[in-house]
Amino acid sequence: MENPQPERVTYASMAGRIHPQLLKALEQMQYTHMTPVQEKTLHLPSFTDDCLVQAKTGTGKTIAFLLPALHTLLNTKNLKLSQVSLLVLAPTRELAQQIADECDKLTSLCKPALECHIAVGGSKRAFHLNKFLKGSPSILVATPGRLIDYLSEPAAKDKFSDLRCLVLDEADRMLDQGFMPDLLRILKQIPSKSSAGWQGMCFSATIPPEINKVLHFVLYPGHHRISTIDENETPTVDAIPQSVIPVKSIDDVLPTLHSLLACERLDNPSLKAVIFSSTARQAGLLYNIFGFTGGAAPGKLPVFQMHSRMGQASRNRTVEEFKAATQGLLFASDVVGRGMDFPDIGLVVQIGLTTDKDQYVHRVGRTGRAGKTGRAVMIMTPEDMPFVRKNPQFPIKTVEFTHPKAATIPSAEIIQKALEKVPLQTKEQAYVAFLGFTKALKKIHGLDAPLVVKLANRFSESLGLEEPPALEPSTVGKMGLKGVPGLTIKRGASGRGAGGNGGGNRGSGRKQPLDDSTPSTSASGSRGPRPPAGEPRHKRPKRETRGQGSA
Ligand SMILES: Nc1ncnc2c1ncn2[C@@H]1O[C@H](COP(=O)(O)OP(=O)(O)OP(=O)(O)O)[C@@H](O)[C@H]1O
Repeated sequence: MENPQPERVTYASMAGRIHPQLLKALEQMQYTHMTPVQEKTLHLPSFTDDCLVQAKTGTGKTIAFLLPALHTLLNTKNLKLSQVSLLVLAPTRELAQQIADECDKLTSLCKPALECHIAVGGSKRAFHLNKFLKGSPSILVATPGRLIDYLSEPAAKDKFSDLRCLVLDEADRMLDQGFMPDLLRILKQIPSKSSAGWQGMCFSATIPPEINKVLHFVLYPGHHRISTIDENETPTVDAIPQSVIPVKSIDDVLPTLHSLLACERLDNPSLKAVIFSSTARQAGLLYNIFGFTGGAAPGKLPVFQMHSRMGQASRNRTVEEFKAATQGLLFASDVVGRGMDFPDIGLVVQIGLTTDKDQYVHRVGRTGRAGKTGRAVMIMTPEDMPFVRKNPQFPIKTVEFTHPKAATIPSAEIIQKALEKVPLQTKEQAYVAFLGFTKALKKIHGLDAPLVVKLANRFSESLGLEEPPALEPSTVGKMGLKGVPGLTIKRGASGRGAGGNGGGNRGSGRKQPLDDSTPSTSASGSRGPRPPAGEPRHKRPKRETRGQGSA
């Protein structure tokens, strides 16, 4: 952590209170001073107390839960090394791996060695399970799905009989409606808290009040509550200036993003930035586009993508490469929105609707970590802007994008040329994802279904598509958009129109009439929304045979 405050407590001063092997490892890691959250957690009456801990992003919460838990393990007489004593749950595979890596560093000098195992989806199940069963997994870091899978094996379940401590990292996420059913299944399989008395620790940068109702599943009543954030303080890191660039419409998003990145790059030749999109498909699309612009030309930057549509091996590789990179652009979905610690991110950009304020806090928190500085920028269409108005707690400045060199960079042209090279299917998939995502958020953002379709169709136009990609009737049904005007529906029992090639053949669809029983229009008569009079029609991009954009 840069510039440790002189008044911060040193780890050296904890000699005799923290196990010497851990203190030695901290020294090797060059962690000389405690961060505030580490100091508060390590000064609880006992290292084995239950606690709910909130501290801003990038302030060292991982060490704050690992240290007391590992100290307890090392001080346990007759610790059964072959049993899981410490179980850490995290919402994503990459975060689980990162926690395990940090744990390995902390225990690197421990004798006897403490093994930290990992159980995450997408990895070789048989290999890891076998290693887990045969090894001494005193520590297990897991994502819920794979852990449930392990627990269905009696031999694996037996390994939890001596559980001492359960940590929920990103606790509010682990206790939300998405993960709660999984967590309850896990809690049914491991020894009960009331009989085994294991310690519970919950950590996050955001602790919404809703989680109070479910904390009793992992924490005793009367648990300690720690927060390093004052009640009236903004939950984001002070050293991260936040701004929003409003754009007139979705057509302006990509050129503005290009301009922003290119100008940033001029000011900072080793720019390292994360660009968050609302969907995995959109993250993939941006990666393609910016691959074809040469990073953010002028000047080349390596581009990376990270989202759930990638295989686990590529995801792992990307994390490793982007952690090591000194510069580059990572186009990402929320798989790296929480917890991920990529060193030296100087800029976080968010485009598209943001689902909630906590997601915003975590995304912004990918920069300005460990005492460093960074900047967070949103590019927002008028439909996205209510987020800023509804969340005055964030110091978000509305700014017009200006830069002395901006006029010299033909961003609109560069983006248009890049778009022509992006595979048609990539754009079509991004359209479908955009439609589904916007539909899912329509209530929160006060949009009605026709407006959702209109926005998605504007998105399609902004990608240079002549008409909105044709959708399977079942997809439209699932999205609850049946009968909404402006959609193009695929015809025929096969779900494909004449000549359907999986790429959404332009002639295969028909615009869905208000009354879906109206006979279909002729293929040649179907067209998406037309640009307003006087505006040029977007050209249909050529189908590109190249694969993914260069990285
Ligand atoms: N005492 C310390 N001294 C110096 N660096 C530290 C210290 N503790 C942690 N760090 C570093 O600070 C960075 C952020 O730590 P960590 O990932 O644990 O943050 P976090 O609070 O969990 O963030 P998030 O809320 O995003 O999950 C890491 O690079 C870590 O190595």
